[in-house]
Amino acid sequence: MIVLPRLACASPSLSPCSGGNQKGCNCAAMQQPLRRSSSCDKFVVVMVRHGESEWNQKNLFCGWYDAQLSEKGQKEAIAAGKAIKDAKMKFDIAHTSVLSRAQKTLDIILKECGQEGIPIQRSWRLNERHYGGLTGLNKADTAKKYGEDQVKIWRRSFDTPPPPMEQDHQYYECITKDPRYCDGPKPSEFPKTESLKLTIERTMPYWNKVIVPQIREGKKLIIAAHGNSLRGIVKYLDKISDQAIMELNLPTGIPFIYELDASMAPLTSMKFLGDPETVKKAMEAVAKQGKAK
Ligand SMILES: O=C(O)[C@@H](COP(=O)(O)O)OP(=O)(O)O
Repeated sequence: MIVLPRLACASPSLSPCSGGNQKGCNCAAMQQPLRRSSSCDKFVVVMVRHGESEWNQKNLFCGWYDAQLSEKGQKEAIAAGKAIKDAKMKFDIAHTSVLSRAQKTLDIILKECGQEGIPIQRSWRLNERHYGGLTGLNKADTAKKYGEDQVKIWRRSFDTPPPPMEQDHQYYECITKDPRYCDGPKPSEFPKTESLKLTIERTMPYWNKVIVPQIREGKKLIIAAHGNSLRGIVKYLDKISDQAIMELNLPTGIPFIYELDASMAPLTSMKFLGDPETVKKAMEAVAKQGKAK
């Protein structure tokens, strides 16, 4: 996630999404660079789900498996970097998860917008939700076997986690023994599966203790993370109900902007740097990944 500097309390016309807190708003790209204003403070944070991964492309539940970006995902990251450059957004600090697909997306974006070299903070707390025993399974095949309704519950319900990843799971060793986790989570915190609720419980301490203080200092931030770790942050910021959050599907590789007031409440929510029709179609495509073929 990128946190931008303290920005102007822009006039409503600055944003095509005039009704801050609109749920599921996927309005058009912000065409104008944000400006400073003397009248009231506005803090801007940019977030982006990583570009398509090789496992997104194969339609596999990925979670904490360290899939790489696909070729299409790399192109999405380049386009995201160009959109940020065109919007003239500058960052002081970047945040990302410890997973390669988010880190690589961030690297490509920063290179493309000419901001390599800014400090990057990485945390497992921004990782994708842990998909438990579903990790590595094809989403459409799983829908065929267990039903689309059950797969929607596993993918999108607020508090029903998928079945846990047991020790004999194909990916148990490579995930739990991965040295990237030597600094955390603690063995007692290491997830075997996560619902969105559990994901929020480990992501929000990072938001509140690390990201919010930097925003308040006036740092401009960008956050490159994952479909569900970002859905958790969006749910929290916009106070989206447990029911309504089921319908939110974040597209890969399209940055979106939050404008926050001094109390960190959104003035503008999810303003995508992308053409609205493209964003809509990309969101629908993510929703469809859980349909049986
Ligand atoms: O773990 C995964 O399969 C996807 C999200 O999948 P859905 O919840 O959309 O099925 O995570 P990401 O590609 O954002 O890291």
